[in-house]
Amino acid sequence: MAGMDQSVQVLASLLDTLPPEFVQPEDKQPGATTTFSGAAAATELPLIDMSMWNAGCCMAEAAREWGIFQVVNHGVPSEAVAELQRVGREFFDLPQEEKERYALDPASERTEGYGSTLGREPDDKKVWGDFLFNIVAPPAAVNVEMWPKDPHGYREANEAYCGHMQRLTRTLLESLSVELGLEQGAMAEALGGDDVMFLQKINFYPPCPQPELALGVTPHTDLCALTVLVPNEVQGLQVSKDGHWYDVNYVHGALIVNIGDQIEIFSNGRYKAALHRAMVSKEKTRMSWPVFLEPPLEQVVGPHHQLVTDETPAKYNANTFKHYKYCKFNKLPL
Ligand SMILES: O=C(O)CCC(=O)C(=O)O
Ligand SMILES: [Fe+2]
Repeated sequence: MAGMDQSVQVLASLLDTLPPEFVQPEDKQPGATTTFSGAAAATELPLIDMSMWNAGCCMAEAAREWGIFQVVNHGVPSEAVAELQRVGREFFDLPQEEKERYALDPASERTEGYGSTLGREPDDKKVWGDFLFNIVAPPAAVNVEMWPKDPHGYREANEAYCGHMQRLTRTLLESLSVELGLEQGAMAEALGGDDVMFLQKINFYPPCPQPELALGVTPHTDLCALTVLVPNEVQGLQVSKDGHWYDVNYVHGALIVNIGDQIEIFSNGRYKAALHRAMVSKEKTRMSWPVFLEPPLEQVVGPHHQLVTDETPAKYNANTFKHYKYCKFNKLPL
């Protein structure tokens, strides 16, 4: 078994005040920095009905303005979502030793497994959450030994949900391509075609004694191409736009789509990666299930040649995804 720092889940069960290493600096504390919460945010954030004739155009507009939007009538059956959530909840309910059989090995290059987010810098604050990461597709990239054997049906539920994600993301990428004036398949192909990776993450944020001072995930853009996320019923996701933090008020039955770095790069900045963070709750466990769509490590992603013109010169360098990832983690220039 790989060693693991204490999980936040265990810590949360032992404490009734927030330890100082979890207290975010004031300019990051959600209590002090949220501008648009509740109804004020709900009227602003894009909600897109995928059965509407103009859904593609609305998505592209949302991707340009916000980098994040919710979709309804997306064709993913609610049973598949419920089953994904059930097995995820049951995994986190397992005894600690059982979960740690899948502990992420910090010494390995692998991103798969169970763990807590470690700060990279010595003075980085800790975040109030644990996670489980699994590669679900393509089949050649799957590491079966990293799949929880308990609860029963874990792998099946994740694979079934992934099938729906493959269909949904194909539609999303096609619309986003067409709205850039490109061939329908241009974006999918640039991201690796059939070799594109699907990573399923579960975030588990236990009740937090002082949620206004802590974060479950600190502000970031996703380094992947596209993320499709479903949360449980506890609100907490926020997005930054024009210097303000907005609650992403989850709409029941919707899926949350956010643009990651690779689509921002491919589109030469026409679509923007959403800067987002996650808050935690005092009384309730919040969970979320993002699926990250990533190019294979050796895939080179850069601005599409048709989007680089005299008026819009290339804003980004082309890089292999592997190099991009390395530089982003190590805060190196790209
Ligand atoms: O929990 C959430 O809503 C967001 C999680 C997130 O941003 C991530 O895992 O990258
Ligand atoms: Fe994220």
